Amino acid sequence: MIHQSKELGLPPRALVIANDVNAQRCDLLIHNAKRMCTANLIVTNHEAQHFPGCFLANDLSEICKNDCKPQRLEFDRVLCDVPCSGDGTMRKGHDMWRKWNSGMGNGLHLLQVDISMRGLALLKVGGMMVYSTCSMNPVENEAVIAELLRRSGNSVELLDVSNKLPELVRRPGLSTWKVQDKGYWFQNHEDVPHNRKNVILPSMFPSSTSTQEGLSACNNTEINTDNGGSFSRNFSIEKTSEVYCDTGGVSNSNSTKYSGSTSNSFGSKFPLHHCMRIVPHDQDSGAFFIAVLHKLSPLNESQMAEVAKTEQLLSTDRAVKLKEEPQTEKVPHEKVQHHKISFEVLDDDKSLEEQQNLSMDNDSSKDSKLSEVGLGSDGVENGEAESGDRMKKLQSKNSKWKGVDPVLFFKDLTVIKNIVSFFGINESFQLEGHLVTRSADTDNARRIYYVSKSVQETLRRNVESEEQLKIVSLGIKMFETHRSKDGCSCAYRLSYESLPLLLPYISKRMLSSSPKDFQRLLHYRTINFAHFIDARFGEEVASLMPGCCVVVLREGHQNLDVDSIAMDPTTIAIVCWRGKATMNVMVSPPDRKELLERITHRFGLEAFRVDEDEDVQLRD
Ligand SMILES: C[S@@+](CC[C@H](N)C(=O)[O-])C[C@H]1O[C@@H](n2cnc3c(N)ncnc32)[C@H](O)[C@@H]1O
Repeated sequence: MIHQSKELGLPPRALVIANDVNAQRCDLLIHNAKRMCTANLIVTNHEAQHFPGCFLANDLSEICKNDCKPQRLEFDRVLCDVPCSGDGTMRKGHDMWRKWNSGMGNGLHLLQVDISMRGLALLKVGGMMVYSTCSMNPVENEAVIAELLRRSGNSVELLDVSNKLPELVRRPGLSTWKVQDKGYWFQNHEDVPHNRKNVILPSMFPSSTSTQEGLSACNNTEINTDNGGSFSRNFSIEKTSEVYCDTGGVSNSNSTKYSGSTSNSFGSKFPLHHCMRIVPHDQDSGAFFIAVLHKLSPLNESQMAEVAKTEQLLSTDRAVKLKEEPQTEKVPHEKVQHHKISFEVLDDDKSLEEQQNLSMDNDSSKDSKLSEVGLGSDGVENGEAESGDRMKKLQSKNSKWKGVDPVLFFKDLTVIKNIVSFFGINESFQLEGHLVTRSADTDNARRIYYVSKSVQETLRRNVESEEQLKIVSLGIKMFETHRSKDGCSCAYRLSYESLPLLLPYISKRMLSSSPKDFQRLLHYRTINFAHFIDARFGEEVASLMPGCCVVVLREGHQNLDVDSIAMDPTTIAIVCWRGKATMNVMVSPPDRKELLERITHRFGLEAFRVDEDEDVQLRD
């Protein structure tokens, strides 16, 4: 969405921060996000309920006030796609039938509330937050929304979005439900036996007070323990396989609107019918729950303090009890802290180079090409303006976060100018201040990433706020070292994933090939100049200075007018290395495979046989 709304020719201004506590899930996200070619994404690895506010330190806040910088990072939109029991996925995940039990949802309810409260706290006034799960369980859905509304008072409203996405068949949220624990159904929190009261929380019920108030009250309640801590005779409980709840009717924007909440003694007072329930049998999908919240005013301090108090009240007792309950997607904190984020593991190009036996330069200049993010040459970010302690901290090569390399601005102007002139990068595409690397690269800055202005500003803020954000990935990988023995004058090559962004701004080292030669390049990876079908192309390649180049394929391929390539959305381009006698493709195997299928189909070419490999022959 942010890329669609950008001004023509410029990277979009907005920023997305994507967060997951599970490091492997972060890896997957980073891998998938590569396809988006966005310089506007930061991936972080935090417990969302404690997501840092990136508050500016006191000494800086004054300067930043004058600079009109807000005191903390705030978001226009927040999406809390929270961990849930996942019972809505049971059509595709058959294992769910075996694993599911009611403890899963109960065990996640408070975490879901905490994550969402944090989301609301980080949301700008006027902003919107979506809460979603792939579960059908009201304890994980409507009960969470009701608790958010309860805790945030009049600061937050639940929006009626029934006129949005008219094609999406949905049902209204529930207003009544019961809660199950160990095979028993409860209508009210008062009915829950004393020894389960801190596990089955007041906020799980439709008619309840908040968890915090409810627990304070129940702490004063004397419970008859003659029955060994089991249920009192007065509790109205049922042991049954039936669940009573108001399931609502199917609705879409064309059908009759839901008429409002069911008002009975144990129904919710909130307009929970504004929530959306997507059920599998309406449109052959999984089950989902979605609610949209609108922040009307800042959460006040007591609302925020309530979150902390609740946590405290529940901590010990609940921690013990929840150990008995299975929870999905729960990742032990220590494990997360020590997992080395393997964003480089997914770097297929590396194996490609090894596979093609192309020489890589291991050595590097030991000059300090790098400076910490935030130590810019201007204004308050100038290193000289920093206090001694702060400087030491900022200059430390070690990140404050275990297993995550710090993000460093790449500021070697000589190298940047060399890259710009080698590829003829238009000056309207500003590299200075937008290039970063990680400390693992410090010796030779093997990889350089490009970040948008919005990411750049967030990085500076992160340093100013003492690295509160644990950043595992950001921006697009744009340049990589590739010094070969071929005598290339530029130490860096382009990265394939940067082409969608960079191509319109490159004016040198571009060649246009015929569809057949492009297909052969992708298939064989390495081709001797003399073996291109189009002899003109072979000569062009041979006459190019050794080093990285871009080969483009487009309709009417002979026309290599740089401006038209830049603006032609159908242009396909790959990064290659012009070696001594061969042209080598610098695209990872999966991307090559995908491109090969695409162009073979699009240009009506004859497909290669799977086992066809003339590699040796083509290399001579
Ligand atoms: C429903 S999934 C989100 C999926 C995600 N939207 C996607 O498209 O990949 C919930 C995610 O929450 C993560 N998670 C669990 N507990 C968390 C916590 N306390 N803070 C942040 N993320 C958490 C899980 O690792 C899981 O990836």
